[in-house]
Amino acid sequence: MTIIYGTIVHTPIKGQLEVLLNALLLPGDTKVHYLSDFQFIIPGLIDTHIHAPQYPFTGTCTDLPLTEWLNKYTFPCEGKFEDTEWAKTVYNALVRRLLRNGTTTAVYFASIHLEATQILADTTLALGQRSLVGLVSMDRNAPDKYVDTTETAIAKAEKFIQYCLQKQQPTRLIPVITPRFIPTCTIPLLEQLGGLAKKYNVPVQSHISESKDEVAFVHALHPDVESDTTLFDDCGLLTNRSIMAHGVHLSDKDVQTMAQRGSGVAVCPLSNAYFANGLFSATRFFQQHQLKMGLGTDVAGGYSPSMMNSMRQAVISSSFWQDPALQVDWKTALYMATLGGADMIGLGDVIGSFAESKQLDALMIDLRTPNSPIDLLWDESIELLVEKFINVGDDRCIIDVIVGGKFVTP
Ligand SMILES: Nc1nc2[nH]cnc2c(=O)[nH]1
Repeated sequence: MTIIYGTIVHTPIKGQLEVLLNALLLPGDTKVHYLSDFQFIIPGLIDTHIHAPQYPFTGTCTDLPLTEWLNKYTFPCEGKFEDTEWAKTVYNALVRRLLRNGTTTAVYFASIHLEATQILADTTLALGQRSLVGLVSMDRNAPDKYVDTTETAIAKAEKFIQYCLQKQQPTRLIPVITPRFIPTCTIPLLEQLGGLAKKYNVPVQSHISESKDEVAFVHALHPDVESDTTLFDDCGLLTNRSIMAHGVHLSDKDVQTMAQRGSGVAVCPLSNAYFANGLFSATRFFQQHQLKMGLGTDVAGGYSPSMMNSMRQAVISSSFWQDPALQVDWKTALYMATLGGADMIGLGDVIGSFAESKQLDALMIDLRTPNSPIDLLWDESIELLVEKFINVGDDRCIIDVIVGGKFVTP
């Protein structure tokens, strides 16, 4: 058996995977695939930023700048999740699709609705996906039908945290404090959410310095505030459990502050291409500040619910940096989609790589599965097999999905 980078297991000898899995599986799990020369396992993929109620319009509506896109498409679509039957239909389809694509852990933004957000949490538990779920908080700059008062936003955020905590699944279902972004939250709301994050010791997520229109909006609302980072920090929302999406317009000083607090960035290369007016300097911020980072799909600002696409886009978009030292290669992209993401979301001791002390979240890959998009293999070295899978494979090559040692293949 060969182990590369501590994350990829390739065993060309039939039966070895069975030994490996049987050592880690819970009693009762008997379904095991043998590995042949073109099969290997990698850790489950972690989507660190996805908007569950935006799934219905994925693949459309990316023709407007961020703030116009929110008003025209996003808020009306999210508003429909008052209807709990609709929430069940959409969330069931989404969680199955993500598992099919190899996403064993997802960090979700839901909507402002308590019941629908509880349905999302229940759906992930029922289908076996690990999740961090946030009820979205906003008390201004959103349509009258889709906004809370400060009081109702806080009451719902707290109720949702308690709902998740009483399930007592600390590595399976984690509630997340979720101020949507600074323009839709008053300072009292941000401060009280910071208080809840501290009271319950739960993670925080939001959008930070995403696009030029967002940065301008924040400046118009808070002319005396230096940046999103300063304001989040002042409100107690930059902690060692904060997952901030995008960050394309963070300054070096902002990144330094985030790194000092132990906060991380969910890098979403596909949606950044549409909204962000720039590129995230992943390699530079990692090298200079050891900033924590994961990858996200940002459905529906990103058109694909597949982390394989996010990995590809991370590589492709970084090639626009002239300096090769700033580019992201496929190994770095895979790291960000697995162990990097796990560290950022506070589950680095639990998932993200294969280690005896960790739980087994894994994808079993077969490049020669029927209907595989891969016809020819040039070389059989494990590095080339994995690179090929990341660049041209798709969900047909993922023959099994394992979370916590149990098969959850949809
Ligand atoms: N990409 C993205 N950015 C946001 N900023 C505030 N809300 C959103 C959202 O739904 N998607």
